[in-house]
Amino acid sequence: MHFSRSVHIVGCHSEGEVGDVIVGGVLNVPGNTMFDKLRHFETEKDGLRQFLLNEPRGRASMNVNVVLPPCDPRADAGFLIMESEEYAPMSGSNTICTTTVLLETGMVAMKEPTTEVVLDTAAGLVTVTAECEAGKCKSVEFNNVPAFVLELDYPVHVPGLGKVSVDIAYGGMMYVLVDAPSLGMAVHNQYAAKLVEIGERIKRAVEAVYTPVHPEIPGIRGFSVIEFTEPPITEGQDQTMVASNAVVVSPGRFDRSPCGTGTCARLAVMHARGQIAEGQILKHRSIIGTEFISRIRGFAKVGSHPAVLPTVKGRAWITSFKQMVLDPQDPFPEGFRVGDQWHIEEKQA
Ligand SMILES: O=C(O)[C@H]1NCC[C@@H]1O
Repeated sequence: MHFSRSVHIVGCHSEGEVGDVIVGGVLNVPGNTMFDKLRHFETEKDGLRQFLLNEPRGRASMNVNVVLPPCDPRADAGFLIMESEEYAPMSGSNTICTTTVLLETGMVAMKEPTTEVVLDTAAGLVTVTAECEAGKCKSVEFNNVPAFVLELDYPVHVPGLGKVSVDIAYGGMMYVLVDAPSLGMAVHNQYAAKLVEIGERIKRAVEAVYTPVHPEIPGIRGFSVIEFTEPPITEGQDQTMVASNAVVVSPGRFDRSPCGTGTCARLAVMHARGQIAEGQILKHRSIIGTEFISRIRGFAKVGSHPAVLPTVKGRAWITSFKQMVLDPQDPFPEGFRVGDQWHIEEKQA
């Protein structure tokens, strides 16, 4: 049997969020930087993303990463992140999945008790430290690119909601952040459907009046995601700071993990508000109760913006080894979406 595509994938999730990793069947693409390669996939090879993420092969709540040779010689590997609506420049849960797969399958040599890995991403170099024991990555901690705030308390008029106050920040993706209690809700499953619907509405209202642009990587512009937050509380004998959040990933579903880039954007906002100091731990909790452990490891400047250097730690588990194939007779080579799962907007319906 001849197949038009045959892609080798290691299935993985980080704290609940699926981040499958392509380890074979996809060739390198041209580009001097990983951002160039991202653009190449976007313009020339987007069929791969649609093939893997849309139904019937994919589903609304998943991501797929493609491992490629790095552009920066300091890196061990490069990778690009494919999400339902976009190629994310950087992603925390996907970094943790990709590192776990690289080390646990031997694509990058594992050293116990810790392995240092340098990953080339479209947002820049990310250094990673994995705690390893008996061939398993027990945790993966990554030093993310600088995160910074563009706006605090930005007022926006949202149809049906009135004036909503949002923060705007970059944590590897561009975020709109909204305090859930300010809308009379909490980051809780009982509000999930409503938060997702309202979240997409707020994001569109902000998009209509504000276009964020990364000052050093102008190709990174526009909003990816919206993050609902709850105020931090302290827990346990050591009074660790803990906060819940839920990130709405387009076209309308919650990140199952505590969202790594969302955590970094949150650290930048909390620091700008004087709510967190360098080195202080923030446990960021997801809608399913899983956690990333984060802190600010230092400071930087991005363009004219003061920035924090965020570090985030989480875990990932391999779930499968699979080969996705395309029968040339299959009527859905790039899959399809149905409005019951994919939050399809009226104009698209
Ligand atoms: O951890 C993150 O940064 C993300 N998880 C899925 C959506 C975001 O890329």
